Amino acid sequence: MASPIIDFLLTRNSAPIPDLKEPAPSDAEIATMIAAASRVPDHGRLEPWRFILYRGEARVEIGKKLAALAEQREGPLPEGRRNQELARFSRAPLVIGVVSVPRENPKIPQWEMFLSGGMAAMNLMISANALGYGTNMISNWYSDVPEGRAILGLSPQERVIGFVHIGSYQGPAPERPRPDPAKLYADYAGPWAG
Ligand SMILES: Cc1cc2nc3c(=O)[nH]c(=O)nc-3n(C[C@H](O)[C@H](O)[C@H](O)COP(=O)(O)O)c2cc1C
Repeated sequence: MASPIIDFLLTRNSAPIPDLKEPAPSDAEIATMIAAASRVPDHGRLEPWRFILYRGEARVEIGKKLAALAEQREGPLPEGRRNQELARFSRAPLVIGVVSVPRENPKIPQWEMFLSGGMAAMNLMISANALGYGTNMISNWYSDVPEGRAILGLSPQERVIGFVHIGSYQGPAPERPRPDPAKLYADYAGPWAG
């Protein structure tokens, strides 16, 4: 059974972020990617996610703010570390923040909303890959810090699903060890017996 989609899924992997180069996806390609990213299972149709585009000069400004925040938290940074913070969002030509937006709902637990956000992030990456771009999603320390999330444009209620780095990439990406699928499933063996 030949299927280009299965072939793609069985070989898909992330590209190293420093190798994601210009050109970034066009505005029309980004619109296509967001349309695919928002076409995901979403219990209750709550749309518990949104997307923030980081591109151009904004990426440099964010780097300065993150370096300042890191210094505020940790004291003066060694030069290498400071440069790392400065470049956080400017290594790839486009970063799309996938943001979880929890909704108040009496029936639907918030963890299902987070899961829907993860699916949106995966669809975003797959559609970028299908358009010929490399991707890599990371979260990093600033996603776990309220001040970091504020710098990146999130409200106090919102959480980071991931920052999807996107750019042109001359693959193939280096493969990493993968789990043995045969060890990952089994027939149901009755209730948990401890
Ligand atoms: C939610 C989430 C957050 C991640 N955050 C980071 C991170 O902060 N730093 C990092 O090096 N990798 C992070 N990763 C892992 C990268 O995405 C990694 O490159 C990826 O798992 C490679 O696997 P793949 O080739 O199957 O895409 C994260 C992965 C997930 C799912």
